[in-house]
Amino acid sequence: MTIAILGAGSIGCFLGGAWSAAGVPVRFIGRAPIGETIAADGLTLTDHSGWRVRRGPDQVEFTTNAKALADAEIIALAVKSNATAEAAKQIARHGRKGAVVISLQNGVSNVATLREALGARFEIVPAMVPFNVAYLGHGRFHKGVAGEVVVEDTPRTRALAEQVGKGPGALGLADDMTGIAWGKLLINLNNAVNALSGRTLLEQLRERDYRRVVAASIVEALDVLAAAGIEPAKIGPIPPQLLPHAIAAPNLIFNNLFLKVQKIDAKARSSMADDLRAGRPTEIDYLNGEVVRLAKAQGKRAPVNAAIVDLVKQAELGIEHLWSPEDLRAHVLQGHKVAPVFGY
Ligand SMILES: NC(=O)C1=CN([C@@H]2O[C@H](COP(=O)(O)OP(=O)(O)OC[C@H]3O[C@@H](n4cnc5c(N)ncnc54)[C@H](OP(=O)(O)O)[C@@H]3O)[C@@H](O)[C@H]2O)C=CC1
Ligand SMILES: CC(C)(CO)C(=O)C(=O)O
Repeated sequence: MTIAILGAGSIGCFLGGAWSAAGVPVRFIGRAPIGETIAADGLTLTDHSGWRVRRGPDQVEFTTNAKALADAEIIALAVKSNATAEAAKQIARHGRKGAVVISLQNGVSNVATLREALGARFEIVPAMVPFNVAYLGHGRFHKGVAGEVVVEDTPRTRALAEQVGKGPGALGLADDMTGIAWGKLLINLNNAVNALSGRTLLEQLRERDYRRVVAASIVEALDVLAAAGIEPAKIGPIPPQLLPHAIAAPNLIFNNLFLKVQKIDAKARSSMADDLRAGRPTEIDYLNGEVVRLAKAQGKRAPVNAAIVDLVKQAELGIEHLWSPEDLRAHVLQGHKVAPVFGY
């Protein structure tokens, strides 16, 4: 079973490297700079528990050419959501008929984009990555948060899960991928606040005012999801309905309970923070933007998420984006009608 990773960045290199270390043939398709670094330094994977694996340059098959998709039975897609349509064109052109395309991406619309572009020629399978991977330079990718990738349960993903075995590249199997994708999106509503804070995840999450903004964006999302009849799944230790309450809890409770249970690496940042810092477009339209879109479709408004989308778009344009906890709370939640009710 040959796997092609399309989009060899943080997630693609980490998972592809872990699968390759488990003995599955993996080919990486990505950009030249990362290919050159791997050709010089190889691929080193580490995680928060001390796990470490190294693939030497001669053990990593890396190319920038999408023709390498041709004989892959599994295509693991790990490009950002705004690159999905382009990647789908490459899969349509070079991919082998009947190949499985696994979307490892955040957001709730990538699978639909892939299905629309690729039709019945490929088997499109959703997956969800619950953990953070940071690129630390010199071909080293670090998984900074606990958790296991979940992929839709099909005969071929079951076979893949067996092949990749246990360890940080393990695949859990699930059926309710729509609920799982929305459950993950609720967690990802923190990405923008993390990016706007300019801080690490740990530093940002220790500040209650940042968490209040995240909590309010989740309350709004839950309201819109209920109106749309979508039930988000539980991702991590806290059920979706309790998430805002847990997140907005006083520092003493949140920092001593939640942050102690959920191991987060000291250096970890959200993938959106990485994008902003690198001057790349973010996935804001595919995260908070999805809440705004779904609200509109239900004849509702989502002012908290809309305000966050605006701030991230300004930051993408290079307008100052480092918001203190107090300023962000005042700016986003001012006049928000949910605020007094929930104490956010
Ligand atoms: N990083 C994380 O911790 C997590 C990320 N995710 C999700 O995983 C997905 C991938 O994120 P991440 O790994 O951080 O992204 P990265 O930007 O690190 O990696 C994607 C890589 O793919 C390259 N790329 C884009 N299009 C193509 C193409 N057609 N062919 C070859 N290479 C291409 C990009 O290059 P270029 O930039 O030049 O386009 C980039 O190098 C996102 O949806 C993200 O939200 C989910 C959980 C955690
Ligand atoms: C793992 C998590 C939730 C970390 O913020 C993430 O999905 C991301 O960075 O995109």
